[in-house]
Amino acid sequence: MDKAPFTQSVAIFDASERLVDWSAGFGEEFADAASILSQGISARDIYAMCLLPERALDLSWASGGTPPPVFEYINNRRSIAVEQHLGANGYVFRIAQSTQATPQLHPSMLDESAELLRSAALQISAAVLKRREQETHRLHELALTDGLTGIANRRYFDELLDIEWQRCKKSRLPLSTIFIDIDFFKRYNDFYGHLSGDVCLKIIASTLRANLHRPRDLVARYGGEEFTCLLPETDLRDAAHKAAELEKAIRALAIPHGKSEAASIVTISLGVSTAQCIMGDDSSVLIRAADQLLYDAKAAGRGCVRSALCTSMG
Ligand SMILES: Nc1nc2c(ncn2[C@@H]2O[C@H](COP(=O)(O)OP(=O)(O)OP(=O)(O)O)[C@@H](O)[C@H]2O)c(=O)[nH]1
Repeated sequence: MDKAPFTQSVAIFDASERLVDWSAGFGEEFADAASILSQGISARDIYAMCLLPERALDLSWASGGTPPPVFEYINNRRSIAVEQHLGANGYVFRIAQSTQATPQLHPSMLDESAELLRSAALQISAAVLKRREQETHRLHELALTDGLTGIANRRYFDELLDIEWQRCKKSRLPLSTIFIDIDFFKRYNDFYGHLSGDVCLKIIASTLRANLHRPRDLVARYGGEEFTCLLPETDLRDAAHKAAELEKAIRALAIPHGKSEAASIVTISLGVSTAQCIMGDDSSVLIRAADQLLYDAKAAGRGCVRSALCTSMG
């Protein structure tokens, strides 16, 4: 909801402490709770969102009691003194004082306890900030990791492909990709069960990863039973060589596959494509070329590698 500019920070709650309306200033002060500020939200939910550090300062009313007429709270950015008025139609909260960075404590507080609280608040603020950073980092990692195999997911691959594409365009060094697909995997699932299929996917993912040694190489799960490798600064000859190594490494696992027409063990088919001297900005041409080569490998009997330079990069 867009809020009219209003210099005072004011919020109005109805008699059951549900938010009715608020000024833009109030929204700014409660920026930590910006995502939940909406009509009908309870005052307690707003406190819960903003007042993490204050709990330690024994503002016990936040978890059940009624706020005193004037109260102070410190979040990780500001110290805010709030006045509360109970009117005929509900509560009005007015932010009486707000300061950035250094928390201001209630004037009636003794100097020593004020100092103690101030340092406690700052410490808690730092801990809260750190926890938030860790959480953001964790969420970021989660968003880029495949849940089953623990390797990078398609999103990560796509992001990195664009970055490496631009790098190799500048450096005029080659960029290669390998598309990998497990042969007759549907039959594997049907015969051994989906859970065994999952285990097989995990083993193959970790084997592929273990066989890529350069720091900028990446292996990702592109979808279902399809994997991709990104090999920056690698020419066609080296990429095809690496693909052959990967094919051998999977064969060496000797995972039985009683229903494959390619072999009695699990095998993979691979398509390798290399962009030699990148011109345009469309990195998807590399993917399409590798994908086509993968199908060529399937058509040639599976359990083999097909490779070629990626030619259309205008
Ligand atoms: N167990 C398991 N199976 C999956 C997962 N994701 C995709 N699959 C299965 O992978 C199989 C892929 O089958 P198809 O695309 O028909 O290919 P295929 O049987 O490997 O045959 P070819 O690729 O032609 O050799 C499907 O049965 C999917 O259900 C997964 O996370 N776990």
